[in-house]
Amino acid sequence: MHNNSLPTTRADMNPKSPMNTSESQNPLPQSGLSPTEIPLSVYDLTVAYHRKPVIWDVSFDIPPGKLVGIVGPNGAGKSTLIKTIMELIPKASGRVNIFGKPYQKNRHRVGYVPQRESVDWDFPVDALDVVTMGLYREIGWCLPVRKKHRERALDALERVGIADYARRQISQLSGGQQQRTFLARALVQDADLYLMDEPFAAVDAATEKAIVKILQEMKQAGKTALVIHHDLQTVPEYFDYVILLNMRVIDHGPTADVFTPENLQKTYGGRLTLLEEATETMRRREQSL
Ligand SMILES: Nc1ncnc2c1ncn2[C@@H]1O[C@H](COP(=O)(O)OP(=O)(O)OP(=O)(O)O)[C@@H](O)[C@H]1O
Repeated sequence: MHNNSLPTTRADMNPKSPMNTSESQNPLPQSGLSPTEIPLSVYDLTVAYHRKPVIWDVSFDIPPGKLVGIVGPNGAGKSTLIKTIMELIPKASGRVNIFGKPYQKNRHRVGYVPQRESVDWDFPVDALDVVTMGLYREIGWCLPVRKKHRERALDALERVGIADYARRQISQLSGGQQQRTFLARALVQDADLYLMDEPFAAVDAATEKAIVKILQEMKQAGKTALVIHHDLQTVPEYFDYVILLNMRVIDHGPTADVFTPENLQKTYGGRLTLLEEATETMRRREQSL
């Protein structure tokens, strides 16, 4: 961790990044919800590695029961944001609330699907073991895992379509099967807010479809998911709400309002190919309505 090298206040850091000249953050929306109904609220969050800020003054809240995409270029701070929400990385300043309380008070309501690259796939466990780990908060680390727990874990593997691989070592699963295993682990937690770090990375079309179906089911069950996503073309189809991030929040809100060519230009700068593809997708979508 980087506790020792972190500044204690934002004034300690050099704010002369080009990103800091961007327009100020939108005020938090007046949603009329009580704080305990809001799955995630982030206030003035700044995070730094080795005194260098990578997230600056980020504020947003997300409404309940929505699929929320976090979109931004490589290095924009998306994974850092999710890890900071889960207190895996310390804040330089700011505040994060989960259903109106600090993470530690409501961590049982949060399910996490890590980035595939951050997992040690050589760890000697099988898919069922990984999913059962999602139940440890309920089971307790010292108590034996019972048949009913294994059955729940198996059900979750069934839901993501890989029950046949339950006893296979995770190192021997394909990338898509590994991704589905971690999705199943999040499912057994029966959380209310899911944080997912690129669940669609390097998966085939069938796995992508399976993940979208699970996300839709979660939403129908009133859950909220915050998902880091790179494929701009599918953003309008998959997500109700979008957070555009490039060190700062460029904009956030309902996809139809926020996912505009102008905002994408601000978020991605000169990466016009991506922008053109996204614009074309939006144009086609509008035509088909
Ligand atoms: N442990 C670390 N120590 C130092 N710098 C880091 C560390 N982790 C990330 N960074 C830097 O912080 C910035 C934000 O990284 P982060 O992984 O949050 O971005 P991201 O938006 O998730 O990127 P990507 O889309 O490439 O996954 C990058 O410049 C990255 O190099």
